[in-house]
Amino acid sequence: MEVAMSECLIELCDAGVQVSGKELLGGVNLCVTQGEHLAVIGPNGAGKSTLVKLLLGMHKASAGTVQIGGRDVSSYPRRELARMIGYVPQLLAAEVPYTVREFVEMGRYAHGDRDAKAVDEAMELVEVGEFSERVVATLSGGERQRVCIAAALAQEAPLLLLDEPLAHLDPGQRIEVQRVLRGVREEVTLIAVTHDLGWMQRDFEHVLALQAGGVKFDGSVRDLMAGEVLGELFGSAVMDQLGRRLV
Ligand SMILES: Nc1ncnc2c1ncn2[C@@H]1O[C@H](COP(=O)(O)OP(=O)(O)OP(=O)(O)O)[C@@H](O)[C@H]1O
Repeated sequence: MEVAMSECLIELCDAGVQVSGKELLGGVNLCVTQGEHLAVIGPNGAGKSTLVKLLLGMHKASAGTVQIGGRDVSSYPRRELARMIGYVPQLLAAEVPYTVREFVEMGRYAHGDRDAKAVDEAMELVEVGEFSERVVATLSGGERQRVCIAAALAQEAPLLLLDEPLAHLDPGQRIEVQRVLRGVREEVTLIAVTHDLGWMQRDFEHVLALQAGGVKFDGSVRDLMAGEVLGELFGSAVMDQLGRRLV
């Protein structure tokens, strides 16, 4: 799917989500261009995962529009959407009964092939080759997370959507996953929900901050750091800590 640089690959106009009469997200406007790296931040319960589900078509917009590649998300057949979006959940369920290689091969499902080259490259990049024949259920949380990222990379989707991909990783693995994500192809658009503000600062150019189901900030990391939004979202101590680390 080719999208000109100036256009939005993802565009939300006044989008909202209601579940059982409760508004989880409302009035969200957003434009993410191809190749952009967007961090979605906000306090617990702000609506970040709800936004991810909206982009994945798991939630229907109850208001406004959600477009990917100029088309409404709800108009995509499931397989076509799967070809476009590589999704990495917070933590892959422990009971997956497949081997690592089989699971990464499933990343090719939407393409209808098992392209060994794409699978091997993804496994190599995330360094899961050493346990390729192990059953996923026997892996640690961090190892499973890397396998999930490998499957999303094998998918060769133009959009990677990650919901707190570092949440269950030890400090060394976090650095490793950050390195891998930094190395994804230039044209890949990356959207990551994260509570790791250091990572946001280092590796993202665009930030969407949500609060209580609405947009609190949409702009560059530089502008976010220059303003008061982080303090308002998380408390001034967070700002102080980040400030100290930045200097
Ligand atoms: N299916 C649902 N029915 C009712 N309320 C829901 C549903 N899903 C989420 N919520 C509520 O919507 C709000 C936003 O949830 P969401 O999971 O999007 O938050 P989040 O920003 O991802 O939070 P966290 O940082 O804790 O993961 C929360 O108050 C949550 O309890």
